[in-house]
Amino acid sequence: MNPAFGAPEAKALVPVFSEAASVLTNKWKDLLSLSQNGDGTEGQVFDMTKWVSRATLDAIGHAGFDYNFGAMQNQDNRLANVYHNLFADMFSAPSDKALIRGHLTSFIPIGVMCRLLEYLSKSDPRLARGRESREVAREVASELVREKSKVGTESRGKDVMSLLVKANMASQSEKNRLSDEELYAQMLVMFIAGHETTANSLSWSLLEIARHPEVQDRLRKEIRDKERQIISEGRSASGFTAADLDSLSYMNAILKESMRYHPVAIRLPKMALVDDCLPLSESVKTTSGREVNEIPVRKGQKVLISIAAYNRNQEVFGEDAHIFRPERWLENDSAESQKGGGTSVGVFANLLTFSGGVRSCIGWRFAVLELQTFLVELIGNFEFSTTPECDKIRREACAVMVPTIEGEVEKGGQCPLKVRCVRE
Ligand code: HEM
Repeated sequence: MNPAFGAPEAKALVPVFSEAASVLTNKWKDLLSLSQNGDGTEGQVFDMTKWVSRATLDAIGHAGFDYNFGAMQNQDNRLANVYHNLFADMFSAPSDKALIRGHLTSFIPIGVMCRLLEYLSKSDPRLARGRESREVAREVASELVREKSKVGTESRGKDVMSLLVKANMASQSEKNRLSDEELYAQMLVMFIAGHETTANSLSWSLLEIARHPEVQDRLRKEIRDKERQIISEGRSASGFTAADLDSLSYMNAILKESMRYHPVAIRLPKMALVDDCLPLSESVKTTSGREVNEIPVRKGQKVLISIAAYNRNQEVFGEDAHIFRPERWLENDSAESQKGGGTSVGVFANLLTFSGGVRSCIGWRFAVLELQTFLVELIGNFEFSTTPECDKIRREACAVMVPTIEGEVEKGGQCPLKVRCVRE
């Protein structure tokens, strides 16, 4: 998949993200203009998880597959419906039975486990939900692969899937070429790995921005200043390029802080392929008084890396690691500036959010550009403030970390914010 995820490929997608974000803006403006005073400044409560999920599904549709899911226009969109709240419905607040089953499945060979889950999904509503979403996504995936293969190596599509199909068809070696089944599987991975992760990251960012009005005001001022600069260069104010987005230092500080504070992938399960030792950054004393500098792991042993814990590590991010404070990224002794000197673990901002090393998230540039584009569009057009429910928002770890409301976890992701058109 690498040919489709480089920096130039991701940057070329900014206009696509921008278009998806502006569809959301227009939809909200239409709804807000229906309220009493008609100029949209009175505001309405919108559930971020619902709106953002649809808007980012359209974004990944266009950028990932050159496909119009029409999730924003069409409330009955099948794929948008099966994907909405998927992780929360399948994995939140698991029953004791589900916990035991989840534990037992790790001892069963994968082939047997798949058949077993298939059988259980006939009676278990959570598993049935997973099966339904897989079937709908597979239908869409096969249609897309068929279309893209027809165009073949002549394709000029800049979307990830067109680049992948093209690179696959151009491969000289038959052995290295992916089968259609493998191409569908890649598409499903992209849906799963790229959609709810980005959507929930955006919901968490908007929640923190709403909770911190001073942060929001400073960000909007930075956006306005940039728009003025862009206009003075004879460009359209809505045409932010990747370079423009990167130059917004406060917005990027907010994004890093939000991805640090609320990493949507909370942990990384890994398995040792060989007997090895994990070095410790600081030695620890065992109960018998022995000093230990490394932990031995056996071949086949599972290791769970906690992204959420690392991102709040006070030794890396300071005493106030449990406080949302974007300014930390603009200070000289910020965590990021420790790169090279202190720790340097992740592909993005010295965070573990996208993991690190050769198996890190392949779509991280894609996600960052998408989040930057949506933030500029939404904060430029709307003011966000909290609702009484925001005090009850909790983090539900269900494959990705989803905002849910205390006592209403069964309703899935919810993040109700008051939204009004910017008064200027
Ligand atoms: C805020 C958004 C995102 C976050 C926080 C995130 C995080 C992660 C993490 C932690 C991993 C695991 C890496 C490892 O095992 O070491 C991963 C893998 C992956 N991500 Fe992302 N990701 C995001 C968005 C995306 C997007 C937008 C795409 C594609 C368009 C994507 C595609 C992938 C793929 C294909 C994998 C590898 C899956 C596998 O090999 O099992 N991700 N991501």
